[in-house]
Amino acid sequence: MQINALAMPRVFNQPLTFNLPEKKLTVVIGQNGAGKSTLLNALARRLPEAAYLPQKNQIYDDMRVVELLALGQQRAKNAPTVDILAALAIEPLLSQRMATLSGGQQQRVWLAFVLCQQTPVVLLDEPLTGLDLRYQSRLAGLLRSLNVSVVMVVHDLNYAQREADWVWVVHDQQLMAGTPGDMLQENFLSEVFNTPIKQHITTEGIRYFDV
Ligand SMILES: Nc1ncnc2c1ncn2[C@@H]1O[C@H](COP(=O)(O)OP(=O)(O)OP(=O)(O)O)[C@@H](O)[C@H]1O
Repeated sequence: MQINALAMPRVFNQPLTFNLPEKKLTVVIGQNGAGKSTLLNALARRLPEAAYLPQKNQIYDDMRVVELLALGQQRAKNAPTVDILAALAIEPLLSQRMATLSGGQQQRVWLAFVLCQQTPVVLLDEPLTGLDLRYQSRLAGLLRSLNVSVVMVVHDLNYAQREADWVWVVHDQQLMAGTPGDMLQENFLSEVFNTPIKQHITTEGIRYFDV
């Protein structure tokens, strides 16, 4: 999907024109303050067909989980083909109020709220926040099974390497795009994050980054 002339003067010195890959998992990386949230927010405003999970969500402390999810489901046109609530283990939380949940439980509910809207585009700003490793991994599987276009901001380069189909790097007032193999290179990443980043390969051939 082509995005034309997206203006974000606070961060990018000129409007951006770029492709948002369809039915792929695009991971956005970049330094703190580079402009990743600004980009996702601008995309959310440009694309009415997108569901958007901001980095900081509004607080609905008094609302029960079941009520919040009903709000999200109002937007869905069809019955879900994937059991989102089961994947995120929401059932035991349904009758609880948001204020009584842990940070990771709240994040799982917010993810369910966004995904149950069944939109063709999903924009997730730091969705891994608070999720333990099991749910981080489950989330990637769930997003794939939904077969939608996903743009997600993450800080974990190893997650990006494992899960991304396509990578956007926000750096120096520019948006750069490429395959994980092209973008997740130690020299380039060291420049982007302004710190030495090393890539290692285990004897099993698994590649991982550390600083
Ligand atoms: N509401 C705001 N008003 C003014 N400036 C803002 C506002 N929100 C963000 N900024 C500035 O815009 C720039 C980009 O911020 P943004 O939140 O998009 O960065 P980010 O890449 O998502 O960072 P992080 O990794 O820390 O979440 C930063 O310099 C930030 O200070």
